[in-house]
Amino acid sequence: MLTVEGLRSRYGRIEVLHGLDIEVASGQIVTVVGANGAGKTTLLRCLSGIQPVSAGSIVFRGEALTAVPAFRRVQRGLSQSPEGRQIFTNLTVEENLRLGAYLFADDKVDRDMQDAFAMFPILREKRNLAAGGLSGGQQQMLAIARALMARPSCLLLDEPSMGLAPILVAQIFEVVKSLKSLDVTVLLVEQNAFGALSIADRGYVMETGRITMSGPAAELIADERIRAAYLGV
Ligand SMILES: Nc1ncnc2c1ncn2[C@@H]1O[C@H](COP(=O)(O)OP(=O)(O)OP(=O)(O)O)[C@@H](O)[C@H]1O
Repeated sequence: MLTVEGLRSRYGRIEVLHGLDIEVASGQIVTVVGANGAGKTTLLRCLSGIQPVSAGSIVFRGEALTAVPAFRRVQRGLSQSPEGRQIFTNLTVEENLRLGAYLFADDKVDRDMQDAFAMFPILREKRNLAAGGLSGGQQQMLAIARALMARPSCLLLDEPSMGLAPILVAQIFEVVKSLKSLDVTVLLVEQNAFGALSIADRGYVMETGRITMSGPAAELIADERIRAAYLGV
């Protein structure tokens, strides 16, 4: 579904992605794990089209994306739930969801909203309240639900577990896992390597802008080097 080859990106004169190769197969959850500052957010921003790529290629569903503007990538089925959630705090929950569906003016938007509420019942309860009043976990659910309103075939998730209490982290990872049943392919970037690898099919380890290991998630989670460096065991 998504093939990244030799991807390089820089901030000014400083290159932070040094030639990444990543493959995301249809129907899978693929995770890129790595420490703070490894380049995970920059990778997702390159995929979404909001960060310039200096070399390499991004092919999504058979189409080269590198020169395609960000809004067209959303139209083609690539949608991102950004780092820090970036919800509109002074808009209501429902208004935030409708913004996620800005590409569509059809009757299906209301149905999609009902699907989102079925997935996250707390959002239905709070639909008319300002999103800024939601807890951190609820805001994360809203960010994921809003990204789903764009009807993606591939969802890019940036650190959905960030800043959440352990019980909510577990809930969020369950939600991500359940996206498979909706036929949504997921590329998940996470510092929480254990949580992400536990629900993923395939994983990549990113260190200072390079992929240093990759393989089936179950193999990575059992690897001694990864256990020592990222899983604290
Ligand atoms: N706007 C920017 N200008 C300059 N350097 C930046 C900018 N954004 C990120 N960087 C640098 O690029 C590198 C990769 O950052 P990035 O945010 O992609 O990493 P990350 O793995 O997502 O980390 P985090 O979990 O903290 O977001 C870091 O060294 C960071 O300091």
